[in-house]
Amino acid sequence: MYDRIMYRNNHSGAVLRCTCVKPCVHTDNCFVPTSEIIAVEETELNKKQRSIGKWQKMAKPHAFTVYYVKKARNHRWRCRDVTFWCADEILCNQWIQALKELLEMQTCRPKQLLVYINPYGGKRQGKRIYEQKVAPLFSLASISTDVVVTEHANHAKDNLFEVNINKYDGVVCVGGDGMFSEVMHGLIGRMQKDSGIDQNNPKAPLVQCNIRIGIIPAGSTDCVCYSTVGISDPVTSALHIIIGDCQPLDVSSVHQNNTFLKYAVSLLGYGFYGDVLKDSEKKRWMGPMRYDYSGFKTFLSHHYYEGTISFQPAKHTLGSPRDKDSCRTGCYICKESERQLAEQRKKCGFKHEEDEEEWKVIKGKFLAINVVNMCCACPRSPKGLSPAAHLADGSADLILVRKCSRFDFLRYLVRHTNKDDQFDFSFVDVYRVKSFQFTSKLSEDNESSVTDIGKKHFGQFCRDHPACCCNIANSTWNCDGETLDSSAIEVRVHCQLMKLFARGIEENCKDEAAYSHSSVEQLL
Ligand SMILES: Nc1ncnc2c1ncn2[C@@H]1O[C@H](COP(=O)(O)OP(=O)(O)OP(=O)(O)O)[C@@H](O)[C@H]1O
Ligand SMILES: CCCCCCCCCCCCC/C=C/[C@@H](O)[C@H](CO)NC(=O)CCCCC
Ligand SMILES: [Ca+2]
Repeated sequence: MYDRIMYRNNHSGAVLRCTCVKPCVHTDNCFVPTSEIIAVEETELNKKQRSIGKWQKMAKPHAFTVYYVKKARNHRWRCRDVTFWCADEILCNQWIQALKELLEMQTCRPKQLLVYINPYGGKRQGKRIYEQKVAPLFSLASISTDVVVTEHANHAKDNLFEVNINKYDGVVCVGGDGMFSEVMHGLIGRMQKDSGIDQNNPKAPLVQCNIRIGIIPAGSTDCVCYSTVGISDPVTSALHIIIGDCQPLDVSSVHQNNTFLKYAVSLLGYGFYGDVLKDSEKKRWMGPMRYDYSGFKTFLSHHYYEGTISFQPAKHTLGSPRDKDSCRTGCYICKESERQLAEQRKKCGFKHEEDEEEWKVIKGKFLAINVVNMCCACPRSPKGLSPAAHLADGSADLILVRKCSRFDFLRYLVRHTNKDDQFDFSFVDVYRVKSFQFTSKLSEDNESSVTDIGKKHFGQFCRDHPACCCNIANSTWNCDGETLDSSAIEVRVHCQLMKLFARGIEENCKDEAAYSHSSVEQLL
């Protein structure tokens, strides 16, 4: 007598059914889609194992272990295993062979990865996290890796211009948003160089980057990881990489006067978030706490900035920033943008169609100007700066926080941490845009009166509070956690320019539980 193991196909993929009893790991039925099997291995049985329970009656029991993804609460994934025992060696081997063949058919899974580790990101745990939590899982899944521990900033980016990139099925970065940004710049830059595209031309049709990036979160904010997976957890991210998930991502290009400055995927922030970042850079030694310290300090300083914003509304997308529904796995709004993109490519190849669509212009005094390509959720703000923004719809949300009282600004900030609508304020406006430009009043003034030496050398003084003499020099742009030197910028969103090993945030766990229950019932 031995446990039954059954295998059958249903429309949602192959499922492995185990009605195991002691000494198996499971006591209940368990259904595992093949897409969520991590590895299958023959199990070496030791003497002790052989001598327990009913297996002692078997002359020579055989066993194999299936490692699979177990979905826990709050989008956390874990690797679990279940062992199948049987008396017949041939049957056991047939099972191992059949399951391995099924895994071979999962062609989206990476076999060879290039890994960059930033040993100084976040709490400086990158190397330990990779070695202890991620490398053993990659090795279990038979993924080969070339690992580079970075020695200086831009090491990963520069290296990506030199390596034989075609050798790899993906690039993994261990670190925070800054490290991800470096790897993204390396990959997109390499792609354009190889295709002869000039990144300095703001209208150049950029070539899509098909090599996926995996993010093992080990930074201070980990906003890109959190917003594309739903949690900032190294094991969960490693499992998304192993099973070969794919999530396209919009990327914004930032230019000034026909000079390429940067790409951005999460936040481009002027005013509050630019000032927080600038101050926090001097406090790197504080680790992730630096953002709380500088955030509080910047909040107290309450600076506003004057300038002119121009933008082209994103008319092609189906959503709006005030939607109640958020971007989730398999999002139909992102799929529609993907369809439009494919159609556009068919129509005009890589030629660029001159965009004649209207520009809107807004002048004013702002505490914060934020352009976000994704919701920008992170542990500090689980719903993010723009909860309904989409990962891959070819648009960004432009959030304008006008000059208001300190108390009102605090109310606005607090709403990022609770369920209330942060756009429901008279001093906050939000638009969905496909391109955007900004010029600060200061640079406009300086341009129109370059001879005004006093202004140039001593900056301007606050006209609203002459007594406090607070300097109203320009703020800086926070571009995915890095400061930009120029305040005047031009931004364009490139729909689905790159891909991640992720699947977007899945519907909440309650729904998942209901789904898995019904699929179990269906099978029974
Ligand atoms: N070996 C290194 N020494 C110094 N700096 C490095 C090294 N490797 C990478 N960097 C740089 O460190 C910067 C910050 O790294 P990272 O994003 O990993 O951490 P973080 O800033 O703490 O997190 P977050 O970006 O999520 O706030 C990156 O911009 C990257 O260019
Ligand atoms: C009284 C309570 C008020 C609390 C308000 C909390 C609001 C938090 C919103 C956080 C938004 C993060 C957006 C992501 C930006 C990243 O690209 C960037 C790089 O990692 N991080 C920062 O700039 C770091 C930015 C950190 C800001 C604090
Ligand atoms: Ca978007």
